[in-house]
Amino acid sequence: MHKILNVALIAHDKKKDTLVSFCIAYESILAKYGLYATGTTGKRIMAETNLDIHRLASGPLGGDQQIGSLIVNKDIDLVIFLRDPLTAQAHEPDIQALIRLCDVYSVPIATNLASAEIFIKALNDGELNWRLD
Ligand SMILES: O=C(CO)COP(=O)(O)O
Repeated sequence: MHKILNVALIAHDKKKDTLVSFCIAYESILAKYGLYATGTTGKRIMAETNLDIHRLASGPLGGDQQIGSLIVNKDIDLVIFLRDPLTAQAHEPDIQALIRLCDVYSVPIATNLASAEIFIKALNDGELNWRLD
């Protein structure tokens, strides 16, 4: 299908600092994978790391749906989506649709830092390499 695993990185505004810190901490691991992000998240990560990111539209402008489309095409192998559970989002239906597609296609999705740390270690240990066939 594809030669490297692809990771989607997304964070709501109040979680962007956390995701940037995560990307700095795990930069050497993340650098080995194809990276996709919603617009503002990708801009922040690229400004604060040396990671190369395929940036999509901003979440509220359809970026979550673009990630969803990549999932349907089997081009995303892991989603790290640090959601803000305490702030209403105008594009909540898009967020739910993205999470639903992860379930439809069995794509692992971490929605908080604790699970993101476990998943990135699993990725680095080759636990997701079965997705490469
Ligand atoms: O809103 C988002 C995800 O639902 C993230 O979008 P941005 O990365 O453009 O802020």
